[in-house]
Amino acid sequence: MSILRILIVEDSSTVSKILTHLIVQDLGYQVDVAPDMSSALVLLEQHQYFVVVADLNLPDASSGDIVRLVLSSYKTPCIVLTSNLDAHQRREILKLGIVDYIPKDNRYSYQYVVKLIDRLYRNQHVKVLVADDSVVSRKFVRMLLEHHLFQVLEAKDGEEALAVLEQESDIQLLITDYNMPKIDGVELILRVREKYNREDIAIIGLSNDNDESLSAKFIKNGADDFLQKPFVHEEFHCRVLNTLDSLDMMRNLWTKANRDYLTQSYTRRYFFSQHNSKETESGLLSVALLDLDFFKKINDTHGHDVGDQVLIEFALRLENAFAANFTVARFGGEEFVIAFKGLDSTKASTLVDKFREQSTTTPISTSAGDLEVSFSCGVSTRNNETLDHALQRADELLYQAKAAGRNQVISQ
Ligand SMILES: Nc1nc2c(ncn2[C@@H]2O[C@H](COP(=O)(O)OP(=O)(O)OP(=O)(O)O)[C@@H](O)[C@H]2O)c(=O)[nH]1
Repeated sequence: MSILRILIVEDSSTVSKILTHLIVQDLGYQVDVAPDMSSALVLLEQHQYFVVVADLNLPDASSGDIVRLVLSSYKTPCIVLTSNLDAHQRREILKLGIVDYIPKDNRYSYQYVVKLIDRLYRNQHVKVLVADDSVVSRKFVRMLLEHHLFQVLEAKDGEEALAVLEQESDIQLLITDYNMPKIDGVELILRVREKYNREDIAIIGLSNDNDESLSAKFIKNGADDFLQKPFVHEEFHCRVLNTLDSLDMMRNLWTKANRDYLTQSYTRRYFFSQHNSKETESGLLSVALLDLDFFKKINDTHGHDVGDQVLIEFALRLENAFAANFTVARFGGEEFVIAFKGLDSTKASTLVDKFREQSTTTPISTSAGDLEVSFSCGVSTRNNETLDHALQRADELLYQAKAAGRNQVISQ
């Protein structure tokens, strides 16, 4: 993958030096600097830029010329550096279709530029669904989102929005109007929240209705934020970015709680959250407890790092073999668990035994060379009892498998 290139057009060498340093250090992108319009033109002809960061006023051009040129002739997103602007100037430059403008009045401004460039890069993979029955409104929001490089999908009412969400499972943000035929915005949010948690999708409500309780109504029913129409571009972008930052944070937290740091397998906590609730405590379920054989010896002989490599590869093999249909989790140490929903212990143990044969005969490649690793396993079916009881039995069977010579699966 080629390194992204950023062009800074700025006559103050102090400003361009700070920005270059931050962009290279934090993002690792390549940065070119042009101190005036004419040198910017030469560079723009030579390279394809991901983003141009441009000063509004340059020594050899009228105010804003560089911005208009970058947007119209090079179709490149533009972040504008400015001195303080009055309200009229601010409105005029936002109308040009820039990503954002940043006043050069404090050191956080430069960090904000870097954050914005990083966000733009990530936005290219972020799908946003806009639900609004007004074509004009929908297109306007689409245009604003496209200035920030989002992938935009549209729905003309709540029903269509639900259908689009069904088809496109990776939509991260829903922006919905309130007054729409069939299902209004609040009803849409209620329906969405029945299925999607806050770490799955973020929601921003919009309305030009004068009802002052609407914003609270949206948020109480599951929206993350609300914007009164008409809104200024700037506020729209700030709220979208904040909402997506919160979504990222929530997703990170979720991953930390539910994915094991070393192997990326699900955690014990996730396993129980999926299979130990009142609703899931019925129906056929078998559990398999797998424990690597003589794992301590691998650590003692080759070191902890090699032990870690074995755990990572073993978890990956389990993931590839079972995760598409069953829940695989790291229970702790060198012990893993699989929940076979819908299978009795005979069927589940046949699957695990097939995996055991393949896995044992395929050495794990590590920095200490190829290592042959086996595991023992106990499989038990839950019978009108708690998951804990089934796990206890699986643990006893695992112990029997160890005592009987290891590298085997025992089920009951
Ligand atoms: N490298 C590494 N080792 C771990 C980790 N978690 C637990 N272990 C080690 O796993 C080993 C488990 O050892 P034992 O419980 O004695 O079991 P074993 O050597 O596999 O022997 P059997 O289970 O009886 O076949 C211990 O040495 C732990 O330190 C980990 O995250 N990384």
